[in-house]
Parts: sequence; C-alpha cells; structure tokens
Amino acid sequence: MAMLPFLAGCAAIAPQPLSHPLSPGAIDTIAAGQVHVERDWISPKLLSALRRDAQGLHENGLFSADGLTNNAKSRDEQGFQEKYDRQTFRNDGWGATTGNLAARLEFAQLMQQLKKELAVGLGRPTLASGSGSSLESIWCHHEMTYNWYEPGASLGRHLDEHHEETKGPLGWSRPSRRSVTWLVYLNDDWREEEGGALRCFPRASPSVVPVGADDANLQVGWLAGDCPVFLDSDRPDAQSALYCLAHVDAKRQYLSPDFIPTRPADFGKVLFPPLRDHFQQISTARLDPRFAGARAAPSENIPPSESPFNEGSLDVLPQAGTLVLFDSVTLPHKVLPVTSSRQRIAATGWFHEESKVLL
Ligand SMILES: O=C(O)CCC(=O)C(=O)O
Ligand SMILES: [Fe+2]
Repeated sequence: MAMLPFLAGCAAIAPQPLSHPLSPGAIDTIAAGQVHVERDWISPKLLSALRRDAQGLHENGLFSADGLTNNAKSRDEQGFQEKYDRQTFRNDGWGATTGNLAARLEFAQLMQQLKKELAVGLGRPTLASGSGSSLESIWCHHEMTYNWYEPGASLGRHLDEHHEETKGPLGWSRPSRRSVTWLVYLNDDWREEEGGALRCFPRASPSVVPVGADDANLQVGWLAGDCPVFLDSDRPDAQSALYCLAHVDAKRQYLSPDFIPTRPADFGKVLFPPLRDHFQQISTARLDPRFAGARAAPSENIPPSESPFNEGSLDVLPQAGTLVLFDSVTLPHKVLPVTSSRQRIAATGWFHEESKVLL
C-alpha cells in the first residue's frame, strides 16, 4: 500500500532567535525515551499571569471534566466528575479573546521556539511546521491546554499517542499526531505532601535507538526491555510487520511475518515464536486504561520494582515553573491523587509531527 507524506497547510518556517534554549543533554534524554525535567523554565511574572488566567477561566466555567478516553464508551457514559477527574481548558480556547490572551500568546511564542529547537535536535523536521511568525502558525501542529485538578482528583496511567493502526477507522485520517508532550506547572511552592506528583514510567535503561517512531512508523512495543519495536504498515497487500533496529542507521530487522492487524491489537502473537517472551507491547489494555476502562489499569498497583516490564519510575513535583518533556508515543505516566486542599494547575500540550496517510 503506497504512503504519501501529508502536506499540511501550515505557514513556512522563519528563523527566530531562541530565548530559552534547553539545557545540555535534554535532547538525548527525550530521544532515549527518558523524561527531561527543567526547573524555573519561565519567568515568575509570566507564571503568575498564566495561573491567574487559568483561575479566571475556571471561575467562568470554561473548563470541562475529562480523564482518559475509553474508546469503548461514549463520553457521557464515562461519567467524568469534577471532583475526581482532571478538567481541561482546550486548544480552541487558547487563542480566544477571553481571559489574558496576551499572557497565553507570550507563552505560546515561547513554546513555539521550543518546538523548533526540538525539531532540529530530535531530527523530527515536521515538528517545526508552523514556526513562522504569523499568529495562526503559533497554533499549527500544536495542542495547548490548561489542566485543573480539584483536591482528590487524579489521572490514570496512559500514553498520549498511539500507532494509527491501533486507533480504529479514524486512525489514519488525521493530518498530524502527538510527538512530544510538554507540561509547565503553575503552582507556587507545591510540597510533596500535597500529592499530585506526575509519575512517569520510563524504561529502566535509556534506548540506544531513538524512540517513538522510525521513518514515520510508530513504536508499538519493546524487545528485551529497552529496544524499540516499530510497526511498518506499508507492507504489500495492505499488510503490516514488526521490526527493530540494532543501532541508529542499521537495516530493519523484521520480527514477524507480514500480517493484517486486528483490534484490539495483540502484536505478541504475531512475533516469530522465539521472540515472544522478550516482547512487551505498549498501547494495550494492560498498560493503557484508554482500552480497558476510564479509572484504572490492572497494572496500576504493581510497584515498579516488581514490574515485569523492566520499567523505572520517576515522580515529578508539579512545582511552579518546572518544564517536563517526553516522547508522546512511548512514555506511560499518571497523576497521583491531589491530597492538598488547593487545586493543582498546569499548562499542558503536545507538539505534533505530520502523519502519513495510507492511500
Ligand atoms: O497534569 C499532568 O501532570 C499530566 C497531564 C497528562 O498526562 C495529560 O493531559 O495527558
Ligand atoms: Fe498524558
């Protein structure tokens, strides 16, 4: 089946100076599937303007409760509640005139610069689409939201992006997909005892091969703990096959015969038999509550040290000004319940890369 790069109508790239470059090592950390954390990333002035903006928008009822999308149920059936679930002010509102648009624009320009830096550093060129100076280009290939957690609220373990083939009929129809997840926390002096930490589950050791996607084929699992496994859906006769790379620039080593994926996908079953015990799938019911139920994943309570999946665990305090970056396809994460009596507030978003579409 032929694949064509999707040509989105985003503005051309115009070079701009970077005012907030990432610290050394950030790019390698993200490419290796680990979590990059940077403290004091934005000025206290912009931070408090964004926090006040989020609070005002919340007072005006412009957030809606959501958690994780369980594809098997309609949104109404999932019964999100403000008390327990994350609430979001979404992208279509980020450029609205309501609230402090000037602060949101200043922040969006900063994030746009970061997007450009990541595009070059990570070798993901279409991340930089929309890096021009026009206003529309700020939103191009970029989702920007505020997140709000009432005391007691939490967010279940999940991944932010999934292989098109695992998403159902709409999977191949989107022009772009989430590539890098960013979070900027807005709570002053947040203490550990207030709960609400972001718990990330990176591999126990960094990947030698860049994670997330290879040649626009998204990663669907891990072999031998930390070797990324990609799904190539461009095989003859509309078939797919799994492969890995021994090192950067290596030839593909196919790990399965060509096959037609079913849903829910169970890639372990199609691998060549000797490999099956060494494979761990991502985007499964076991790891991702999106495919199992809105509240909990069965693996949720397994301490990382006892996890059979060769995972590490990293908690990040949602402290004002902290920037968190990770690959959207490969890094499971969750938000622990907020035990504080105040709300946990964050700006959250996803830099997009262009997708391929199947003809
Ligand atoms: O609020 C956070 O720290 C994480 C939010 C998150 O994972 C998401 O919105 O997908
Ligand atoms: Fe997330």
